[in-house]
Amino acid sequence: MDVVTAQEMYEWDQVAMESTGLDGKLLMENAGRAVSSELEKKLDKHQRVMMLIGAGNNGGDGFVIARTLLNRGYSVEAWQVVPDSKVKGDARHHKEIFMKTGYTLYKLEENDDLRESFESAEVIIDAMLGIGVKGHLRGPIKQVVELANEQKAFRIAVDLPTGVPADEGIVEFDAFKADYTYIIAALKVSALVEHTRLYYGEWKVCDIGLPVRKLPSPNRKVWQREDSKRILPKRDANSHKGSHGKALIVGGAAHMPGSIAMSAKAALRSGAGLVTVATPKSAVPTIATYVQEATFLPLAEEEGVIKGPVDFDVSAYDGVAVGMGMGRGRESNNLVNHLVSSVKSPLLIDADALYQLKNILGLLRSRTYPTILTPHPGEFAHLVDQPISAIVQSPFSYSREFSKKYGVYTVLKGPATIITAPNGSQFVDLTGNAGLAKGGSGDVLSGILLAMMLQSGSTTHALNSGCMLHGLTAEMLIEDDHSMVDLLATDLIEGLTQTFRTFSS
Ligand SMILES: NC(=O)C1=CN([C@@H]2O[C@H](COP(=O)(O)OP(=O)(O)OC[C@H]3O[C@@H](n4cnc5c(N)ncnc54)[C@H](OP(=O)(O)O)[C@@H]3O)[C@@H](O)[C@H]2O)[C@@H](O)CC1
Ligand SMILES: [K+]
Repeated sequence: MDVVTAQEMYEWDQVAMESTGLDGKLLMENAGRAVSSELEKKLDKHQRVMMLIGAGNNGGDGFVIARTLLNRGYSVEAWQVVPDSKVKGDARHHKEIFMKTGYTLYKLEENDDLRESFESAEVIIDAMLGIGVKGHLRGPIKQVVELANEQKAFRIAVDLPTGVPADEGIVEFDAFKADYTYIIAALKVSALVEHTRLYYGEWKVCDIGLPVRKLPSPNRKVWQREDSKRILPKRDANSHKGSHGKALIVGGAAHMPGSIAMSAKAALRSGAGLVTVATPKSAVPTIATYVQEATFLPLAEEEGVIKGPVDFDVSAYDGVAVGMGMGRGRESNNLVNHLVSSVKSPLLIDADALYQLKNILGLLRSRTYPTILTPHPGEFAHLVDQPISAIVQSPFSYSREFSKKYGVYTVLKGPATIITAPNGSQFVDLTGNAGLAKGGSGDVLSGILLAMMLQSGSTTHALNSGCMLHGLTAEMLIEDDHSMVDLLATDLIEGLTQTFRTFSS
């Protein structure tokens, strides 16, 4: 499923018209029909529906939807909330069809019963503005949106809620608050960004017949469940523990043994053949009790944290992860430097190691094997010297720019996790739930990602599938035995069993 900006959507529109001759009026009819078919699944014929129609093409979709629903016997009151003179182009064409069909169009400029209609409406459908919104709401639409937001009715938006920008990075806006949004043709970036996604409510993308083979790729996609199912590692009957990769996990501290222990266990649960944990000597006994299957590389330490010679041999490993529970002290600086320079296999850098990485970012470009960074917005903000709010508001641009600049994979964690490859292509993982917002779930994710990389020829696939396994496990546990409040990172590790069973069946 592609994710587009407003400009990319307009380009698609243009390509459709120029390469196949599909014209705007037909696309509008398709869009309106597609949304109407979805609405039929949601609405009862006796429900009072109020349709709010604007001047641009979003309004044009509104005319098609109003006509289609009225044709099919639904109880729809269509309101044009802008002056007649503003309705132009394809929207005007569909307005004329609506009028010639003999349906009544209520107009805000002639009639002030709008408030009364609002009060009796059970469903309000917003077809006022779509991707063409510019700046703060103005004119009558501003008041109509304020009124609509005050009603008890169920609110549905067409393409995107009026006032919400289609792109990331715009913070100042006022908008229709939808309970459900029927998105036209392709998911818009703002549906996945923290401060705008809440306005969409639940959503569904409606196909409008664009010529998919002709459309330029925005290089931004939602990773789908089928994608993971297709590429999850299959076990050969003749395989042995060495066939599934040897992993090294570096980190931990005497006072924080849990993080690295969970990463190691999650890696084993996710199919890693052999896992070695490199950690301060005094932390080994505690970690070994929890992960009996791991082997250990005890490291020199001072007061429970890694300190001293760090030039241990990393050549025997097929993948390395560093950072979990390591602490942010400067003494681990050399360690991160050593790994970045000497690991000749995929290297995943997480948590505390990300803080050490900041001073040596320039070294990343010289690595010839994949480097994967797995920051949450706070860690990423620190890496790129920006406030967290800037990252959260424009996660796609910041992570794309960063990945391309340093030649790394960035897994920017959040409710919508964005996975960016060094060439800038992006995937979004939408699985998971708020139960994951707890200490340890990132450590589990790192372990899963490391294991997936050992077993896959493609880093992009490994990272996307790993994020999805993690998220689906949280979803499955909430459905079955847990709540979002009690879910623990260790539950996720145990839950992986069920997720793998489901995926491999
Ligand atoms: N892409 C596709 O494949 C297809 C797209 N389709 C649909 O087209 C939609 C995009 O249509 P669009 O380009 O006409 O823009 P749209 O969102 O209707 O807004 C333009 C109007 O808004 C007004 N306006 C702007 N800002 C404002 C503000 N702050 N406050 C108040 N008013 C404001 C602006 O007024 P003006 O600035 O001109 O005075 C103008 O009248 C898209 O979202 C989808 O629904 C489908 O039909 C089929 C195929
Ligand atoms: K809308």
